Amino acid sequence: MSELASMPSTEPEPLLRVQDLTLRFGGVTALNGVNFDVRRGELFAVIGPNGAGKTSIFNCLNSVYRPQQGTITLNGESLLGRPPAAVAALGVARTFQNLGLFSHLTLVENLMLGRHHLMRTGFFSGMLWWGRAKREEIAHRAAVERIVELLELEPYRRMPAGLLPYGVAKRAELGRALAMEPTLLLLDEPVAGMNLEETEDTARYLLEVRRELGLAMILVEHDMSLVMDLADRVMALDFGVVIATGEPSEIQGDPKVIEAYLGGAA
Ligand SMILES: Nc1ncnc2c1ncn2[C@@H]1O[C@H](COP(=O)(O)OP(=O)(O)OP(=O)(O)O)[C@@H](O)[C@H]1O
Repeated sequence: MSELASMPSTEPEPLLRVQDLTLRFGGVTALNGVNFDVRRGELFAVIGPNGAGKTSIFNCLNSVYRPQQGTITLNGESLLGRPPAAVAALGVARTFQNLGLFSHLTLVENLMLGRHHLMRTGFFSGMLWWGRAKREEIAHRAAVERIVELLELEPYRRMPAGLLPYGVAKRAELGRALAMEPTLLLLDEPVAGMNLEETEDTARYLLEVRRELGLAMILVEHDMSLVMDLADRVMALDFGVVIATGEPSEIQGDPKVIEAYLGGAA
């Protein structure tokens, strides 16, 4: 091995690496050779006009769609071909544009469900090993309470999710995803349908979550001011192709990005 090849790289290994991702539906190419990396602790935004391929990226990342081509690795492990539950167990959580909460369960119960894959004691072993099951339950409840506190959800703990005000329900949805203890959180339009005050609150909570938990996030969002305020880096897509990746200030002034949006509005 040459001396150069054996030298350690100065660039740390990214948390997520996506290479040459291509996804087709019949004659429609939703993603065409998409490449990007997400670093540990990074807030990475994906933008683009309607139909650009943003949701398709999320659906490939959590194995809902199977791309025809490309690789996706998290911490060096391939995510491709694993069932969605296995991808979640490896640390990828997602919030949904339309809420993914169970409306008849309380907020705390919804968050407990988010931890299901972390629970080792099943129902029967729980009966046999009552002491261990009890200790596990207490530990899970404590973890959920930390999230309730972080997101200032205390007043709504026992309320059925279906009765939560919209902005609070969106925050509870974020809490459910955080309860999974992800290393990578996929945020699908977290401020869709929110007024200005709720949007500003959400931005504050997302920054708080990042500071407290240090996890990486991918944000898909149409609200450009939120994206430009929060993201470390932004990737712009158009017709399934990456047209620019860079810091928010670079992306805002990029002629190809401006053209993609103006073209869509025309
Ligand atoms: N299940 C599917 N079957 C067929 N075509 C699909 C499917 N999912 C996505 N597409 C197509 O793939 C392309 C990318 O769609 P995608 O939903 O990923 O875009 P998007 O950027 O998330 O759009 P929006 O901002 O409107 O949510 C579109 O042309 C869409 O019609």
